[in-house]
Amino acid sequence: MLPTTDFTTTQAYKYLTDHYIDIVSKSLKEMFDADDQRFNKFSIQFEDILLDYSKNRIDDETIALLIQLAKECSLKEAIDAMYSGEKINVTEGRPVLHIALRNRSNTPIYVDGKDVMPDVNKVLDQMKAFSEAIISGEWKGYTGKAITDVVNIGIGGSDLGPVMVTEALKAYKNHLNLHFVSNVDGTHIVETLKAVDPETTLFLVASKTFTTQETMGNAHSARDWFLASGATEADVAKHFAALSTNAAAVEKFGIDTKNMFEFWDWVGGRYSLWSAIGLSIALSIGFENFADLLAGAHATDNHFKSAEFDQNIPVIMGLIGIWYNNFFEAETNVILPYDQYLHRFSAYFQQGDMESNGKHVDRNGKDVDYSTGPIIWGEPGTNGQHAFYQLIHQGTKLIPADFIAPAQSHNPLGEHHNMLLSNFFAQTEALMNGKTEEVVIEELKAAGKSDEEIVKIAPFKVFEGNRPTNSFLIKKITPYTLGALIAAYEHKIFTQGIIWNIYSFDQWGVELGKQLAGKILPELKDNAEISSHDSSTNGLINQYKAWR
Ligand SMILES: O=P(O)(O)OC[C@H]1O[C@](O)(CO)[C@@H](O)[C@@H]1O
Repeated sequence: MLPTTDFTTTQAYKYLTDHYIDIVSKSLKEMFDADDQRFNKFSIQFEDILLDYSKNRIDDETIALLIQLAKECSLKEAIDAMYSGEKINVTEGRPVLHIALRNRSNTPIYVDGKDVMPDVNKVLDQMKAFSEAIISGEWKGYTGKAITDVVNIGIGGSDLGPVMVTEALKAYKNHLNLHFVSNVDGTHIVETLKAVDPETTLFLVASKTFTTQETMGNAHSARDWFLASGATEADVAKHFAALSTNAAAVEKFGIDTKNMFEFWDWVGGRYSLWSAIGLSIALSIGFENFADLLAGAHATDNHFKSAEFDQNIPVIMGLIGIWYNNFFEAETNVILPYDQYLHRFSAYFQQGDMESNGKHVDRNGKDVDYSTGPIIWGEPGTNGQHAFYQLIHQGTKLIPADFIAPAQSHNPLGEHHNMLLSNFFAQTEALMNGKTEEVVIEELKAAGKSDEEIVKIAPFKVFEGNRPTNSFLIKKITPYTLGALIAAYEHKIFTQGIIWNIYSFDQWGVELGKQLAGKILPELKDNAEISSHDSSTNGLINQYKAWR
């Protein structure tokens, strides 16, 4: 059972409310000037990941009170409940066990009295054998040629994780060309099919439920295209595999269940890259690297479960996020990877975080009267610097930012990596310190500006600073460190969901739109005028029919 404490009724919350008044008037610069141990105190190194959280608007008392808050909200008990296979996804009646998918130590994890590890390992063995046969060329297509291209057809968690990881680990990629089709817009599948050859293409139909409209639509179009090339129904088995929990639907679609890679309803869609949904990752970088990704995540799982809260990266990330979300009333959290390979990292955690914690009903079934999950966004630096950093530096909103960078580049080209990292370091420093009016005036004087010009221009060049950042410095982005980093963000989401007293592992909020689309689709079949909706929806549908 998960706790159901309203965190706003805890002692810690009351203390934090008072403490906020004290902290809000302090500047980060002052706090650094007053304490030369700040970096040592507020940073955690876990294996090859360093989290520096010292550039946050916190002091010792803040951290102590946030940890008290976590304790009063029974975070430890909640972690234990997840790890022991309790059905903590209450509204769907399921355990939450992505940790079992990467449980490389193989300790038993029980669901309804049955250890899930033998089944997890069986599917991993199947993925290993299959990926090795495809990569080596031993597996042949219907005309006897080896596979050259893999098209993953999936959406949401059945797409974003594999896309993000295969991009992040491109440096480990083999000869196979990977393609991802997610959007139901015909353009996505049509443009992808233009680039591949039916004789040498493997389609992975990735869908937990195997009922998702977009994925099924794209999978049917891919199969039609494949059959139109001269292949027969019997050839489908050599070119289509399914990654799913729904064997009956896979069979109905016409995919041989021998080519089905199973996972289980205790794997949430947005936590599924570690499951059979990761087959495209294993194909792209080889099974051993996929296993390293799992091992990195497993290391973080152990860290999250056993490290004291003040040394626990996901717990600290979660608590700092709550500090800004619920006391500073920050609405968003930007994720800024200084690594081109991580260019889909923020997009991945948009689903991970917002589908998990975008909830307004608490675990007692009551509306909350506090803010829950933040808006997650971001782009790789330094591109973001030339796009939206203006608002982060000088806008009116407080935007807590996560900076992520590797110390070692996979492409050490001249001065590029130093240039990249100089921006990483400079931005967090600039956001923290800002630039005072005095300094601006000095600079303008030195540049030979007149007093009149200085008065006119100076206010626009001042930076308030005091803008908080976390910095993740990672030795190198490898399968192992990437796995560890992703798992840290996953457990941050868990930590926050527990404290906000919401269910993080369902996603009822995506259902209404799906339901209404199902009602509207038949109305689009002919040109009859529609009057069954509100005037706006009717007007749009009727204009669509007039123009199409
Ligand atoms: O894997 P499936 O069942 O096709 O679902 C895809 C995605 O759809 C959702 O259920 C809702 O958008 C996500 O949680 C999930 O990742």
